Amino acid sequence: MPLYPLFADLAGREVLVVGGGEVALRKVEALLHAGARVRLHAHEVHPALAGWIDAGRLERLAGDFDPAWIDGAWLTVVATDDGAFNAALAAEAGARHRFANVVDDAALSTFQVPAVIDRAPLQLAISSGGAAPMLARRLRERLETELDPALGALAGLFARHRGAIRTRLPELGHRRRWFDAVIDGPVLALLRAGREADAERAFVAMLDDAGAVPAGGRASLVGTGPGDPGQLTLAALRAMNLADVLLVDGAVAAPVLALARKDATREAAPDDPAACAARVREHADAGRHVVWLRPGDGFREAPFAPIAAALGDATWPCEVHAGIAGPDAGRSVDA
Ligand SMILES: C[C@@]1(CC(=O)O)c2cc3[nH]c(cc4nc(cc5[nH]c(cc(n2)[C@H]1CCC(=O)O)[C@@](C)(CC(=O)O)[C@@H]5CCC(=O)O)C(CC(=O)O)=C4CCC(=O)O)c(CCC(=O)O)c3CC(=O)O
Ligand SMILES: NC(=O)C1=CN([C@@H]2O[C@H](COP(=O)(O)OP(=O)(O)OC[C@H]3O[C@@H](n4cnc5c(N)ncnc54)[C@H](O)[C@@H]3O)[C@@H](O)[C@H]2O)C=CC1
Repeated sequence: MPLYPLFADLAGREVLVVGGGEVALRKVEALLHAGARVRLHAHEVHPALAGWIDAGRLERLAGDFDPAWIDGAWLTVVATDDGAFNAALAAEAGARHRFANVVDDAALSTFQVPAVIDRAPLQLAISSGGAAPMLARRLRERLETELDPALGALAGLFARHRGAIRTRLPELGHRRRWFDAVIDGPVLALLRAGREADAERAFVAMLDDAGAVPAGGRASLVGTGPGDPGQLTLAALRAMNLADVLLVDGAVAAPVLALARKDATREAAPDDPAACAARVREHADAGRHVVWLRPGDGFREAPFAPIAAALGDATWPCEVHAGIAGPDAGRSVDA
């Protein structure tokens, strides 16, 4: 069963940590970073933890472990090196319907801690569900180098101007197109260059000029290739993720479809190509970005090629992204 991912608001909320070694230190650091009120119980504490306790950043609970401490906490982190004690604490937390992270046992944990890429307020969390924590860490390191450090500042701009954005762009479809234009525009490069004031000016200018974002009506006719997501073109992937409506041929492979925008409306494409074209027109005329997906190279074959050409005469833009032909592409060469 997959874990259910979530981001918890722990600001000002109590979290109990049991154990005071290297691992407890890492968990406490992340908890304090999220503003949690940490209470810690351990026989011995790591010098860094001792320093934080002295500085009043967390509280140390003395004496024998008291299961009632779990009742006051929203979450419990169990991080001793005593496996039997850890398991007993997990059972105590479970009996009290409190979530517990057991650092030496994924199966006993009712929550696990992911590897995190922090571009606050934007965060990426990676979990292997306990299968391979070190794989999660390696992926995190790889993504760290790929994700623009300025993404957090960009998310911050969207947050700061949230009210104005909603007022200027009350209609959801229009707002989404404006968001895409800003994300693809010059603001991120300015932030990356450390030019915050210029970035904010460019951002506000795009907001003032929100009416210039073209109406949404648009059609993309996309061939999704042989069915292996690795053989989807980048243009196809992009169109699938800008879609308001996905018009889906029944032969499009499920793993490919899984990569499309989650909140796009999905509609089964009618069998008759002319009926499909009529649906495309209806959606695009109504200002929606409709993406018609067919397997293989989709729109080259009769009778789809003339239909694609005919849609090209519409008032809204219509583009064709051919896919890789045939169910055979990508097969192994051992035959
Ligand atoms: C189930 C889970 C419970 C939990 O939440 O703690 C758990 C369990 C275990 N970890 C073990 C080992 C190590 N874990 C790390 C590091 C991290 N471990 C984290 C999470 C989780 N670890 C949860 C599952 C998350 C998932 O699967 O996605 C990360 C992502 C988050 C965090 O802890 O902050 C953080 C990386 C942060 C980052 O850098 O981004 C390193 C250090 C490293 O890799 O450098 C070592 C090697 C240490 C060494 O061996 O010296 C072992 C012993 C394995 C063995 O002995 O074989 C167990 C127990 C077991 O697997 O049975
Ligand atoms: N989840 C993870 O990311 C990782 C988990 N581990 C596992 O996590 C566990 C802890 O690792 P470390 O922090 O390196 O251990 P450590 O040996 O540095 O610290 C153990 C801590 O638990 C305390 N403790 C032990 N028994 C206790 C009890 N009955 N009551 C109160 N406190 C008690 C000790 O005083 C000490 O503070 C180990 O079992 C280790 O195998 C190890 C590496 C990574």
